[in-house]
Amino acid sequence: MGEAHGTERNTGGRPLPSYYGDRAGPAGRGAGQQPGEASGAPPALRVRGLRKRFGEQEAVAGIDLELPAGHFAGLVGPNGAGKTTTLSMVTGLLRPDEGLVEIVGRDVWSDPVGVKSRIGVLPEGLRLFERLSGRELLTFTGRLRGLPVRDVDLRATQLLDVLDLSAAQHKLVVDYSTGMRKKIGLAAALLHNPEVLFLDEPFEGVDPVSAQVIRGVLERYTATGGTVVFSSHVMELVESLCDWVAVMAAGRIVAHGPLAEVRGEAGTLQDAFLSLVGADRRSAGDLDWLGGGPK
Ligand SMILES: Nc1ncnc2c1ncn2[C@@H]1O[C@H](COP(=O)(O)OP(=O)(O)OP(=O)(O)O)[C@@H](O)[C@H]1O
Repeated sequence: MGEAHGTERNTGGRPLPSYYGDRAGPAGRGAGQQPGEASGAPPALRVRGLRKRFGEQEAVAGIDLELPAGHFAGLVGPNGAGKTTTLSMVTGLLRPDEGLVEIVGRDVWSDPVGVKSRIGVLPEGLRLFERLSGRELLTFTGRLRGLPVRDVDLRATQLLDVLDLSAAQHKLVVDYSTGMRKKIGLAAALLHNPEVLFLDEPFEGVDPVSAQVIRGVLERYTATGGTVVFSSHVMELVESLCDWVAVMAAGRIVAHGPLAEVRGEAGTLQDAFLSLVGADRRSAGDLDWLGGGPK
């Protein structure tokens, strides 16, 4: 394995952002350019006609998406809308019935190795190697990614520090709390400095302090040219973090684009979302037996 300290392509990543120390800044971005919108650069994500059926259930019903690089993108939708199924297909974890997925110009299904070296994934459920310590998990992940030991050690130390996991680095992952698991999973997803990061519900079950830490790391990552795509139900969070949003309902993309466009005339993303998915017309129904008072 070659000496790769300070380089990036052989590890499949982009130049490291400044919080990694003395590394180069944003990838391919000139003065005045929007993040990742370098001329001629392929989109971070391109999806055409993506479809997945589970028996009678059409989980993803033929979706098209195009996300320019360098954006902080939120994928939102009600329970069962198809977000996890979409993210699983986009990241090469679940084979689509139909459709095309390209990440930074590479086809996920015909070039899986090329794509997987350029993406980081925090999947739903987050199965981790429970009997490793947090640091061992990062070392193992980094070596699997082909990073030199020295880089793995340095990056693991920095990520553990930034994510406030240094004190727990020698604890087994099985003994980590939900928030700690999300953070170590995020560290593992970031270790090889991917170009695009896909996160399924990264803030679910995470306390406000850890959420703030995760948020800070992701903001730094996008500020230096990285692209984040994450799913969430929390509209305030999406509205405060994202500059680009896709709204899914019943397996379809019902709106996508810059946050301001998707929000439109609605006061908040929450209002726009409820209207887009038809939830503003739903009420609590006939639950007149529910509540306190005389029985
Ligand atoms: N492996 C599976 N087998 C059968 N049906 C599935 C499977 N995975 C997902 N589905 C169905 O596909 C639909 C979309 O599910 P998916 O998990 O993608 O939605 P989601 O938007 O991520 O939901 P949530 O916000 O509740 O996590 C649901 O109706 C779900 O029941």
